[in-house]
Amino acid sequence: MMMMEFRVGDKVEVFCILGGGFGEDLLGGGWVAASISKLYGLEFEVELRTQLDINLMKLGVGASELRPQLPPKIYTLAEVAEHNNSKDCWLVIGGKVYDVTKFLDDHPGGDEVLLSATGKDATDDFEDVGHSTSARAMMDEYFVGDIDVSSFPTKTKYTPPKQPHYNQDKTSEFIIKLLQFLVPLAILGLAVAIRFYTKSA
Ligand code: HEM
Repeated sequence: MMMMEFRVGDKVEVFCILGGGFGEDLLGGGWVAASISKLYGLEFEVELRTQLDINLMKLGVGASELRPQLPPKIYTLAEVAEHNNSKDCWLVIGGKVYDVTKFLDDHPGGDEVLLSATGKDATDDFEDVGHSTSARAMMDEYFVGDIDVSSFPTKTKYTPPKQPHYNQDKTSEFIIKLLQFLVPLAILGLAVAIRFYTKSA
């Protein structure tokens, strides 16, 4: 049996089979990031850091099944973008980098959508589909590192074209409207006056 090399507070990765009372979506096994909060002989009280954010207490795992957790590697978007084909496909989702090469053939949404989501932040594409919690739980299996968000292209702000400067002075407009009203009135008045004058003459 392996010597106990872990202490309370250590960050570890635990291989475990999850299921039953821990959430129906978590059936299956896999490496998950965890921190040890208490030690019970060969059993550990661990707090899982999964996408589902489940606090799993008193999960029995053997010491031989623990391995120290290395800090995640940080990739730039340019580095991730090099993995953009069916033989080597990486995705950026939620600030994390996933190598989904082995998943391409099994992805229920098809490999094309995954390939078209390479080389960019695919978070919106992923969220727009409304992936289930089991889909999210699967992601840990493909996690390879974090993304350096400063490597994302800066969004260019849209500035609308400047409006032409209209003449704000409405005086001349008002005079024209007034004349349009007064001139016909004056002509009418003149006509009535002439008729009146010629009749009385
Ligand atoms: C590691 C990343 C991904 C995993 C593990 C994953 C997993 C899955 C799973 C398990 C499903 C079945 C439905 C569900 O359970 O939600 C699914 C469906 C689907 N996924 Fe993904 N997916 C990933 C990334 C993506 C990305 C980036 C896109 C889009 C660019 C995408 C598009 C789709 C589509 C279109 C469907 C089909 C939805 C339907 O037919 O209703 N997936 N995915």
